[in-house]
Amino acid sequence: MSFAKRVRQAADPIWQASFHHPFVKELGEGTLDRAKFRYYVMQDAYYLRHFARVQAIGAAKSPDLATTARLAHHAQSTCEAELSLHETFAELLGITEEERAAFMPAPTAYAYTSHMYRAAYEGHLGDVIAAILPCYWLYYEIGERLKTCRPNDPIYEKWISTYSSDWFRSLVKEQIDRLDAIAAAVTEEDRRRMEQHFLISSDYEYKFWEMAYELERWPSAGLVESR
Ligand SMILES: Cc1ncc(CO)c(N)n1
Repeated sequence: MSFAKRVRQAADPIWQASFHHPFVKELGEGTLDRAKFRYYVMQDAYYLRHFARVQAIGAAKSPDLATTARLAHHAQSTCEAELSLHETFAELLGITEEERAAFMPAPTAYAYTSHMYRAAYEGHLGDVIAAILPCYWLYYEIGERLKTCRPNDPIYEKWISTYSSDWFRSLVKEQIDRLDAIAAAVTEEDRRRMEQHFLISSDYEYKFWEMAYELERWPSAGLVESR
C-alpha cells in the first residue's frame, strides 16, 4: 500500500468525524447558521494566508527547480483562487472593514497554522507536504460527498462547487503523488514524522469545524467581558 493510502487509512476515524460534523452536514443541507459560516469565512481567510506561506516554504525547500516551480504555483493558486473566493464571500456576507480590522485568529486557527509552520521550518519538503496534504485531500473528499447536495443557497453552493471541481482534484492528486515519491526515498524515521504531521493536521481539520460551529473564543475574551 502506498504511504499516502496508509496514512489516509490511519486518519480515517477523524476524517469520518469531519464528514459527519454538523457544520459540514448543515452546509450541505443549507441549514447552517449564517453567523457560523461567516465566522468560518473570516477564520479561513486567515488560515489560507498562512497556508500559502507554508506552500512557499515548500517551494524554497524543494530539491529541484521543477518542484520549486510547482509549489510556488500552488502558493499562488491559494492566494488568487481561494482568496478571491473569500472576497466574494465577504461581499455576499457583508463583512465590513471594521470587522476585518478587529479580527483575531481563534485558538484553533492559530494552533493549526502554527503546526504547519513548525513542520515546515523544522523539516524537509516531505514534512511540508505531509502537513498540508490533509487540507487539500479532506476538502476534496468533502466536495465529492456534498456535490449532489442542493443547499438552495448560492453561497453554500459556491463553496461546494469550489472543492468538487476538476481544478481542485488535479491539485490534490499532484500532492498525493509527490508525498508518495518522497516517502519512498526517505528513512523510516522521516516517514514516522511525516505520518505524525498528517495525523495532527487531520485532527486540526476536525477542530476547525468545531471551532466555527461553536464560535470559539480565547478564554481571556470571556474574562474581559465579565469584569
Ligand atoms: C481549514 C482549511 N483546510 C483546508 C482548506 C482547503 O484548502 C481550507 N480552505 N481551509
